[in-house]
Amino acid sequence: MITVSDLRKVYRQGNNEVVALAGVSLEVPTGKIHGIVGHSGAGKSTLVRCLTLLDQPTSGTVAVNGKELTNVSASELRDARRRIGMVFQHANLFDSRTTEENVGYPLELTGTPKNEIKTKVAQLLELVGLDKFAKAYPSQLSGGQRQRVGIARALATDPDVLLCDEPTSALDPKTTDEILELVKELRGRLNITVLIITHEMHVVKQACDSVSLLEGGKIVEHGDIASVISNAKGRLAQTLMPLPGDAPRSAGSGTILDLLYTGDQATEPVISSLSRQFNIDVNVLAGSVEQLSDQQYAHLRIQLPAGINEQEIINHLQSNGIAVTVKGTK
Ligand SMILES: Nc1ncnc2c1ncn2[C@@H]1O[C@H](COP(=O)(O)OP(=O)(O)OP(=O)(O)O)[C@@H](O)[C@H]1O
Repeated sequence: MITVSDLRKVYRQGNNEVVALAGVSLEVPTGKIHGIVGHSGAGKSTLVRCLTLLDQPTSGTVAVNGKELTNVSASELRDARRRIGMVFQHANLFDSRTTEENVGYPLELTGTPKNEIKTKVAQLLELVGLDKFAKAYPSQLSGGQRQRVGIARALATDPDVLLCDEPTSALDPKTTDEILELVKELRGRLNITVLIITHEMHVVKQACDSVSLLEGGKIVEHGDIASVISNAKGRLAQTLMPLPGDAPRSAGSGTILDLLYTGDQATEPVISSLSRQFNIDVNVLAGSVEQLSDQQYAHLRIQLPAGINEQEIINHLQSNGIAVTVKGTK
């Protein structure tokens, strides 16, 4: 588990102060994958630097499995850093080292005996599916394979947390999905906690159990995927389950509603049962239905006929667990 409590980072520029992190609190249970998304300047890189202790937070704490990593002595800092393994956007491998030498590097730094390094590296390469590439140099590997090396290296010191900073931003869609599958498999096999910093909603949809939206150095929305999608007014719901950009906002007459729903309702005939129950024609203007982490989600824009008691229908939808937003009436 990783627990971040009221983390603040203030940079000084001459007489000015830049508040890069304005009190970030976060708890990710062991074995869960949490995504952190945010626009440029939101504070993502600062958060990464503070979590990996490359930068000292101005205040606040970071703890892994209850052990505080911040405010430790210089001698404890090296041990503290090992509890969080780091995966970078561009795997950041040494070009002059083979796969096995790259993966073994963190163990060399800790003075691990050579035979132990050999055994551990062989295990790690098998874990990430690269056992046949032990002697290859980075230039002989694909982008996805290089990222696998980066992941194996991050796991070399048996960290409790894997912190992935834009791990798939430099990869094509197929390789992205392969790397995300690997991360999901590893958290299951190693029971490791994973934090993924990303600007790609696809990554959140494919891999994350929960997500936080970072903005202006603060977490402005967070929750598990089902709960953020059910919050129809939230920005994460809109970005995770967007309607097409050209979805009509009006068509003929009658109230337009946006419906967001998860789970069983997404596969149930919500619209046809609405039509039957209230004896009305419902016009579907736009929609998307997706399967995320074994759960169905739907986002529909519908139009009700004019001259009916629409509040009764909205109440009915809401009582069935459907998040409803009134977009307008024509
Ligand atoms: N060393 C620094 N000195 C002064 N200000 C800084 C420093 N590092 C970051 N900042 C400021 O802190 C804020 C957050 O920056 P940060 O780089 O963490 O954002 P980010 O979300 O990672 O953005 P990007 O996605 O563009 O990398 C910005 O206003 C930035 O200008």
